[in-house]
Amino acid sequence: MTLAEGAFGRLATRRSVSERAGTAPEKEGGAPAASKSRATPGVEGLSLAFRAVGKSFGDRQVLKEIDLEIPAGQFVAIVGRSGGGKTTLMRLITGLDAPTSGEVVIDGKPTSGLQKSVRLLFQDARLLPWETVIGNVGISRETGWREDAADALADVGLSGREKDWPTVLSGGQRQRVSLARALVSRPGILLLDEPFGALDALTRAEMHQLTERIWQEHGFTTLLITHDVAEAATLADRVLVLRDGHIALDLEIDLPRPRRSYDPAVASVGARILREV
Ligand SMILES: Nc1ncnc2c1ncn2[C@@H]1O[C@H](COP(=O)(O)OP(=O)(O)OP(=O)(O)O)[C@@H](O)[C@H]1O
Repeated sequence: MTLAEGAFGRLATRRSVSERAGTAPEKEGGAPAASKSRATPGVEGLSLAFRAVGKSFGDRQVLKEIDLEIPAGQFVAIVGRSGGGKTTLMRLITGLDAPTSGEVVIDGKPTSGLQKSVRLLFQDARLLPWETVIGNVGISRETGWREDAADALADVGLSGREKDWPTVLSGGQRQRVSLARALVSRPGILLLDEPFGALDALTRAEMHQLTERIWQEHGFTTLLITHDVAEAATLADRVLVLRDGHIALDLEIDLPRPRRSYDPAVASVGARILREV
């Protein structure tokens, strides 16, 4: 089903990868992204910047003076060792935590407090067991929620499952519901904190394809935390390696899509990332 045919089409804008928004800074491994060419206010990806952002917990400095510019619509993977500060970085973007120093800037504006334009998905789909699938997706209960939720479920391939309870869904289906719940709020920035970590290899590959399609169609800026360098190389425009509180590698991946993790060029990028983790 194409987006134009799809029920979710009225919420989304369609675009090809080559039309992707923003002008990326010249970095190792690739040319700047194509210039911006988008329409439909309210569903645009938003640019994101870190300006000398530091974060400490007590005397432990987890993030140190991070400077980062992410153009609207870019798909960025964040890789790093456990405890390296990846989730902390995402929590600063959502506004769940505040930086100790510096500022997080979304769409050109310094942020403070919870950011409505940002949605965060976790490894655990975090569905409410007392709500049906459609109730979980339309949890905001804003006007027109039922139609929006049904549209979003169609977009993630779960039409017909509206009245099911979360307990009867597989892990991959629960993640699809979680993604649909994020879509109804029309995020400008989507944060994915190891969402595929608990899935089997086949379901994981399906979720990669779904995530890539949804990102291409909706155009939100996407940040994916992963421990899997092949996943990063397959999905991202750009990979950041977070090490000792700094960005140790900022690598653009200028390979055609769709990619396969076993393609030699993709595998070679994965190996390059692994050397820096
Ligand atoms: N609220 C908190 N209070 C105190 N320390 C914290 C808090 N949140 C995170 N930390 C510490 O900050 C460090 C970075 O944690 P974070 O969860 O960001 O790492 P991570 O890279 O996401 O790790 P993982 O890959 O294992 O999920 C860890 O040492 C963690 O214990």
